Amino acid sequence: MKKQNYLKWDEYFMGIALLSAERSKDPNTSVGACIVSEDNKILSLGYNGMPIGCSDDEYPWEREGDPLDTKYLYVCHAEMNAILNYTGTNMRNSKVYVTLFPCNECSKALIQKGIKEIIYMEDKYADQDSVKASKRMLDSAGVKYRMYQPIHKTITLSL
Ligand SMILES: O=c1ccn([C@H]2C[C@H](O)[C@@H](COP(=O)(O)O)O2)c(=O)[nH]1
Ligand SMILES: [Zn+2]
Repeated sequence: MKKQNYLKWDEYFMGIALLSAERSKDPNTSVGACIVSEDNKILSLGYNGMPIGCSDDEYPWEREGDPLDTKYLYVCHAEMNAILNYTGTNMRNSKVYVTLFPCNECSKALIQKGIKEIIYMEDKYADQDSVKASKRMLDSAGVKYRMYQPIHKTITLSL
């Protein structure tokens, strides 16, 4: 009889998004994204981080203060990085697994790339205008979104 406790697709791809988030240097919110084709092939991965050439040690990670001294003007979002990291030609009808609900800017890019479904883990900024605007655009564009249903499975990786 086959093994029973294998990872289901959602667990597998959200697990990879979570692992990708572990690459982030953001001390407050690490975000990971995994773009997956209609036939369950991984197309691209991303996490939130500073642009190439912008040192993680020199650019700010602060959340408050002079905007020029906060991370927000510099950090590349995980979904945006996953889109930009894609080396193929077509991600239409794909889905994206993300650890945080996409902001309005990421949703614009996801819509334009033809992504049809968002599976997210956390929606902690649901009250912010950026997420309200994001959902408005996703609804208009017919992009489905659903919260990942955790199964409280623990996977230990010994590295
Ligand atoms: O769509 C999104 C929205 C946000 N992020 C990143 C950008 C920042 O690095 C963090 C949010 O930091 P807070 O301290 O929680 O404000 O998340 C993203 O990757 N994708
Ligand atoms: Zn974003």
